[in-house]
Amino acid sequence: MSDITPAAKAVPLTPDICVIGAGAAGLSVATAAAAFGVAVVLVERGTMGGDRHGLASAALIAAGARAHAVREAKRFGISAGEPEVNYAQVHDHIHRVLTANAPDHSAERLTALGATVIKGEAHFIDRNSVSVGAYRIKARRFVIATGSRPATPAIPGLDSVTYLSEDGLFALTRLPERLIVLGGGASAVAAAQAMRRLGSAVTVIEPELLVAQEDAEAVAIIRRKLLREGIVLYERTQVLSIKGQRSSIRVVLAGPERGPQQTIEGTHLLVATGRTPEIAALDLEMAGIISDAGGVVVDKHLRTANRRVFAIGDCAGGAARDPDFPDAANNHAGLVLRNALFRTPIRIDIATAPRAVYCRPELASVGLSEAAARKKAGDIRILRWPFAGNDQAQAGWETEGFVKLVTDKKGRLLGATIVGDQASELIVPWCLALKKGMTVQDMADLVAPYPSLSQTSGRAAVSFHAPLAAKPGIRRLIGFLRRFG
Ligand SMILES: Cc1cc2nc3c(=O)[nH]c(=O)nc-3n(C[C@H](O)[C@H](O)[C@H](O)COP(=O)(O)OP(=O)(O)OC[C@H]3O[C@@H](n4cnc5c(N)ncnc54)[C@H](O)[C@@H]3O)c2cc1C
Ligand SMILES: NC(=O)c1ccc[n+]([C@@H]2O[C@H](COP(=O)([O-])OP(=O)(O)OC[C@H]3O[C@@H](n4cnc5c(N)ncnc54)[C@H](O)[C@@H]3O)[C@@H](O)[C@H]2O)c1
Repeated sequence: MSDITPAAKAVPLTPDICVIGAGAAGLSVATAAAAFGVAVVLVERGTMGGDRHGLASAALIAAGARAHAVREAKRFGISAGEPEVNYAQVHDHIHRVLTANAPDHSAERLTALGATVIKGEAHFIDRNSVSVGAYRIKARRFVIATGSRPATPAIPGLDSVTYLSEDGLFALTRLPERLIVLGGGASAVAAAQAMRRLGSAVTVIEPELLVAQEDAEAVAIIRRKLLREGIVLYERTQVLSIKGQRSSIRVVLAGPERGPQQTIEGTHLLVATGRTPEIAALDLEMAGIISDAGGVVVDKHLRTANRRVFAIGDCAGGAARDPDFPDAANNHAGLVLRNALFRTPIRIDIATAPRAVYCRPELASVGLSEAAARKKAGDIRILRWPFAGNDQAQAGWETEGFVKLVTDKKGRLLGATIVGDQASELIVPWCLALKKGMTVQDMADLVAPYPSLSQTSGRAAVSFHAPLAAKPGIRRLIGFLRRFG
């Protein structure tokens, strides 16, 4: 990364684009812009690559899945017994995965592409300029991509105990004996299941319901699975207070089904109660940029109140967030690039951004859930097909779950939810279908290999015509046509 030189103090840098934050979102913009020969300055105050929690989490989940596969092998007639977990090696596996592609995110690679990488904390000094240490950057466009950090809930006593955030979880080298997880969102549920599979006793506490924004029927399958694997779940349960010392943390709970108060005890506490945008250091008001608790306020074009400045990724709020479409940030970088490089008008399309919960079975969705569609679209149809009816799912003992489609009454796709093995892969064609405004008939016409889990999607689509099959007129027509051979 660049060092501060006296020359830098005197002369401002004047790139086309200045990207603040080198996480997933900021790196995508800076890398592609540099590759197209655009003058880019990328500012990062910490580690290149950002939090990379999605990847660390995937590595942890994969380790948990292996342990589980060993336990389940007996179903296939293979005896392997209880797996022996060396958690220090699980830690090493996670960190090997995190470093595997680190050169792709390095300052050296960006510099080789032609970008200027500056290490330091950026803040706005006026509508057109950012300061980083002794550097001043006056860019034609700024892209704020400063991400988020864990939100700490206001629970009496929390600050008196040592607890884990996601970072802390991925840094552990010994398996927690009894892990208490606060939060029942996507990251908490996946981490809880992985740790259980690796051998921890796990309790999850959630004030509402597990992954409440997703389809309730699909979440019911996940809930059942977590309970069957031995996770203790407290939903609709408030945490009143926390106390304890090292290796003995006591959490006082209250919930409708648990009586007025109950105390549970664990050796470790993971706080995964959501994230908050990381924007305090940016001095946004100096540039006339508006922000609120949801992040930097942007419009449908990802522009802030200052038209030179975009915000993308986890720090973007306003039109970039929609309660019916959480996790819409994935696509922001590509959109901003299109505008910055080719000046094409852009518009966030949160309706076609997929979402996924990476517990097993996975839950993936795109577009409207059934509940959101009933609110928004009124007259809808729901199509379902269970994995239990799929030969490939039977072959692999992965029969839990279903494909559920939401359409309008003419069969135009409004949303898809898949809970089951490889749901995060199976959702992809449905993203395309939604983006292209396709009908379920278009999808029913697709031929998938046999046997494949994808055939479940096809069966769900074809079921749109099930009511037709029962119509006496149609049955008579088929009977009539049969006479002609
Ligand atoms: C446990 C967990 C699991 C997850 N799993 C997934 C998943 O499976 N799939 C998925 O899509 N998402 C997942 N997410 C969400 C995903 O991690 C984030 O959406 C993604 O990292 C956001 O990227 P970003 O670039 O916006 O921010 P970040 O990756 O947080 O990057 C922001 C960067 O900006 C830097 N920065 C901040 N302020 C300044 C400043 N003033 N000056 C200079 N630099 C600054 C920071 O140091 C950081 O490097 C998960 C999140 C968690 C917590
Ligand atoms: N696959 C993915 O794309 C993926 C995976 C994980 C996370 N993410 C994203 O990362 C972000 C963070 O995810 P997350 O799961 O950490 O946050 P989240 O906001 O989705 O979930 C936080 C949960 O914590 C609960 N909670 C709040 N206060 C609490 C308290 N005092 N005690 C117990 N529980 C409490 C909330 O009710 C909520 O269910 C989200 O935007 C999420 O969508 C994405």
